[in-house]
Amino acid sequence: METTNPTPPTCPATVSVRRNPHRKARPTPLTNPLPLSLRPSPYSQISSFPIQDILSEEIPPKPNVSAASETPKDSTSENLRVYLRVRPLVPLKGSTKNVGDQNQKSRVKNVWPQNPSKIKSEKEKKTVKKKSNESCITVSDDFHSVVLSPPLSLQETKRIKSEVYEGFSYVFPAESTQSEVYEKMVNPLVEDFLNGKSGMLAAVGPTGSGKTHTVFGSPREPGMVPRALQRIFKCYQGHSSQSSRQFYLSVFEICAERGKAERICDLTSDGPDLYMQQSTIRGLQEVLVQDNVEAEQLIARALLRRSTAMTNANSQSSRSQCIINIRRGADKSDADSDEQSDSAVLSIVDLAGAEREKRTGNQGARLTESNFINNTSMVFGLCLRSLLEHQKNPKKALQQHFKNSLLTRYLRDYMEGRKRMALLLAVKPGEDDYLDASYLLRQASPYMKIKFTNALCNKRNQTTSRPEQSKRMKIVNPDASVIEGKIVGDENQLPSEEDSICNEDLKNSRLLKLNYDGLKERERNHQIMQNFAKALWSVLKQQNEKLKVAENENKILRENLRNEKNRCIEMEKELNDLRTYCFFSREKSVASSVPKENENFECTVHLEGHTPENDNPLQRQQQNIYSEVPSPITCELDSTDDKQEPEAMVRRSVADVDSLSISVPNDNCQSCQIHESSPGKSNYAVAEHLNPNSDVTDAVSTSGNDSSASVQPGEQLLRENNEDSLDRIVSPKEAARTQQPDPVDAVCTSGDDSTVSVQLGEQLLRENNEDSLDQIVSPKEVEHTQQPHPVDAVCSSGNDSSVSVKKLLPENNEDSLDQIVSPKEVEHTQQPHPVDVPKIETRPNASSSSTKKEKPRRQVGRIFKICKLLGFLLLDVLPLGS
Ligand SMILES: Nc1ncnc2c1ncn2[C@@H]1O[C@H](COP(=O)(O)OP(=O)(O)OP(=O)(O)O)[C@@H](O)[C@H]1O
Repeated sequence: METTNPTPPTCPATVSVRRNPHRKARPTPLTNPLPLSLRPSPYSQISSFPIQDILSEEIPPKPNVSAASETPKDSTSENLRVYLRVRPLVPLKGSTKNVGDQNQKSRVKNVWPQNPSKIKSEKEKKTVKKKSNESCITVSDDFHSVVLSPPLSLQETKRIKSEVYEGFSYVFPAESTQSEVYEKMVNPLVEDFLNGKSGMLAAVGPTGSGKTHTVFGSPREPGMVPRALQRIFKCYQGHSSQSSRQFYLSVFEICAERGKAERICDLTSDGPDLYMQQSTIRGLQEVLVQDNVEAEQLIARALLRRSTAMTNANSQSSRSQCIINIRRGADKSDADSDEQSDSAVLSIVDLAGAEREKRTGNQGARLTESNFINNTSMVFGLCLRSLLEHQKNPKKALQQHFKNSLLTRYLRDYMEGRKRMALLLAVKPGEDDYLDASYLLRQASPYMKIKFTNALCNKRNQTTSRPEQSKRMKIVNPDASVIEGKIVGDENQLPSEEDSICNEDLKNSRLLKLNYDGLKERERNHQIMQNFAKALWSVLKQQNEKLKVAENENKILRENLRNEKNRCIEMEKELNDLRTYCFFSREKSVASSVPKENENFECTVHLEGHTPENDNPLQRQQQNIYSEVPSPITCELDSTDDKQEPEAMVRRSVADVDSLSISVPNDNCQSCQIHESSPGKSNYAVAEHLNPNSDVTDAVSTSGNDSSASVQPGEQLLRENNEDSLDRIVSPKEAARTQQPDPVDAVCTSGDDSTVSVQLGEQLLRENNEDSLDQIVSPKEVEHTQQPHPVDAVCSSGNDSSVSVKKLLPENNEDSLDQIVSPKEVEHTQQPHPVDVPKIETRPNASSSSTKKEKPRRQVGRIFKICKLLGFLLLDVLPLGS
C-alpha cells in the first residue's frame, strides 16, 4: 500500500506571531478604597499625589545610635512586664524564713487556739503532705511560661487538668537567686530611674509566697531594695562630693485599723497618721540619704515599724501594704534645673499577701486585716483589669476602681498606665498552694498585655523650664554632649572604671533620649503635614472634577440655547408666512366676492405693438402692414358686464402711447397699474385695484409674492400709415432695454421674486397678410417664450399671478385668425391656464364646476369674437390695396 504523505502546508514567507499585549502590573489596591467622589474621572487628568516630593523634603536623618545603647525601653509604648518567681518548696537552711515551716508546728500549737476537729484534720493533712510533697508548677525551658498541674486529688475529684501560663517577662524558678532576680527585673527600672524615669515594682501573691523575701531579702540574701540602693549610690559614690544630686527616701504603709478605715503610717518617723489628698500623701517625710548604707539602715528601722503578724501561713506575715519611694533630687550644680520637674521616683511596693481564711484561720483583728488585705489586692487587680479592657476597647470607659483603696489611689498613675511598672508574681509551688497559684496566675496573666505610654514623661518634659529646653536642644548636637558630661563628672578627678562606665551610660542614655524626643517631634510634624497635604489634594481633585462636569453641562446648555434660538427664528418666519397667508386668504375671501359678482369680467388689453427686432424684411413688411392700422388702437380693460365693478377701460390712442407698463406690485396690494409715459405728451394712466385672483386675463406680467408686472411696450408700434415712425419706435435699442428675447412677446419668468415683463415689441397682427402672421407667430418664437400661446403670452410665477395678453385680431379675417390661433394653440389656451387654475380654485364662491370648465371655452370664444372684430376693424380701416 502506498501511503499518501499529506503535503505539508506551504510555509508563508512571513509569519506574524500575535502576542497578547503586555499587561501592566496593577497598582496595589488601597486598603480603604477611595469614595466615588474621589475616584479619577475619565476627563480629569490629574496627576497623582506627589508623595515622593513631599517625602523627599526635610526628613531629619536618624542619629547613629550604638547598638549597645539601643534598648527596648526606648519604645514609645511598653507592655507591662510581669515576672513570676517560684518560691522553693523547702527553704534553704539559714534563711530567715526557714522558720516558716518550722513555725508551722508551733503555729498549730501556739498561735491560735485550735479546734479539736481541726487538729484531727491537720494530722490527716500531714499524712497526705508526706505522701505528695511535689511541686505543682513546672517552669519551661525558655523561662517565659509555666505549667500548673493540679494535685492528684483534685485531678480525680474535680477533673482539673494542667494549665499553661505563658507570656511572662521572665520566670524565676525556685533555685534562682536574688541577684538574678535583680538583674533581670529591677535593674531596668533602676536604670530608667537614673535616667529620670519613674517606675514601680509591685510584688503580689498569696501570703507566704516570698514577696517580702524578694523585696527586702535578708542580710545574707539582700533583696531588691538594698540592691537598687547600692546600684543607685554606686553611680554617684565616687564623686559624691562634687555632685549635688541627692536622693530622698520615704517609707510608709497603708494598713487597716480595727473599726476604722485605712490609714497611712510613715515608717520613717513616729509622727501622726498621714492623709491622702488625691494622689498625694500629705505629711510624708522624705529622708535625704547620702549613701546606700544610710538608706538601708533607714529601711531596716522602717520595717521594724511595719505591721506584721504571725498567721498559720506565715510567721511574719505582712499586715499592710508597704511602699518605699526613692526620689532623685535635682542637680544643685545646675542652676537651671527645676526641683520638681527633674525628679524621678522609684517605688517598690510589697503588698500583703492574699489570705484564705481556711488556711490562715484568722480571727478577730487578724480577720479584719485579712479582709483589708484581700480587698486591696482585689482592687489592685480590678484596676489593672479595667485598664486592660480599656486598652482593648477604647470605647469602654476606664473604670475608676482606684478610688476603692488608698493604695490604688496613690498609685493611680500606674493603675491607669501613665507610668511604667513591673509586677512580681510570687507563688508557692506546693500542692496545697495549687489553688492560690492557679487563682493568681489566672488573674494576673492577662496583665502582661497592658501597655504603658510615656504620656506622663512627655508631660513632664513639656513642663520643663525654657532654659532647660533650650539647653536640651543644644545637646542634640553630639559635640554638646561633652559639655553635658561635665555636669555629671569631674574632669580633674579620674573616676574609677565603674564610675566611668556609669557616667558613660548616663550620657549616652540622656543624649539618646533627647535625640529621640526631637526626632519624634519632627516625624510627628512631618506626618501631620503629609496628611494635611493629602487631604487638601483630595479636595482639589474633587473640585476639579466638579468644575469639569459643570463646564460640560454649560456647553450642552449653550448648544441647546443656540438650537432653540434657531428654532425660534424659523418659527417666526413660519409665523410671518402664516400671517401673510392668512391675510392673503382673508383678502382673497373678501375679494372673491368681487369676481363672483364680476363673473364675466374681462380685462382686455388691446395692445398693438411692435417688435423691436424686426429687422428682417418680413417684419418690416409687417410693420408696413401694421402702420396701416387705423388710429386709434385702443387698450381696453373691458368687462362684459358694464354694471359690475371694478371696471376699467383704457382707451388710448396708439400714436400717443410711447410706453405702457402694467405693474402688479403685489398680490396683497391687489393693484394693477398701467403706467404710460410719453415724453412731451399727455399720458393716460390707469391704476386700478384689481383682485389678483380675479379673472383678469390681461395682466401682463406677474411674479410671486412680490410680484410685479410691467408691460412695457416701449414704443407703441402701431402707427397709422407711418412706417417710419414705427421703425423708429420699435428700435433695437429699446428692444434690448426690455431684455426680452422674444420679438413678439418676450416673457421672462423667475421664481418668487420674479419679474415678468412682456414687451410687445412688435404687433404681429397684420390684416390680410397671413404669411406675415405665420412668420410672426412662429413656433420658434413660441418655444422661446415658453408660452403655450404665441398670442397670449403668459408669464406666470408664483401662485396667483397670471398674465395674459391677447392680441386682438381683425374679425373679418377668419383665415388669418385661424392661422394665428392655431388649433394647437387653442388647445393650449383651453387647457387650464396655469394662472387661471388657482383663480378658479381660490374662488370660494364659484358657481359650479361646470361653469369653471366652460370658462376657458368662453374665453376662447370671446377671443375669437374680439379677433373677428379687430379684423373687421382692420379691414375697414386699412386699404385693401396695401
Ligand atoms: N526564694 C526564697 N528562698 C528562700 N526562702 C524563701 C524564699 N521565698 C520565701 N522564702 C521564705 O518563705 C517564708 C515566707 O516568705 P515571705 O514572708 O516573704 O512571704 P510573703 O509573701 O511576704 O508573705 P506575706 O504576704 O504574708 O508577707 C519566709 O520565711 C521566707 O524566708
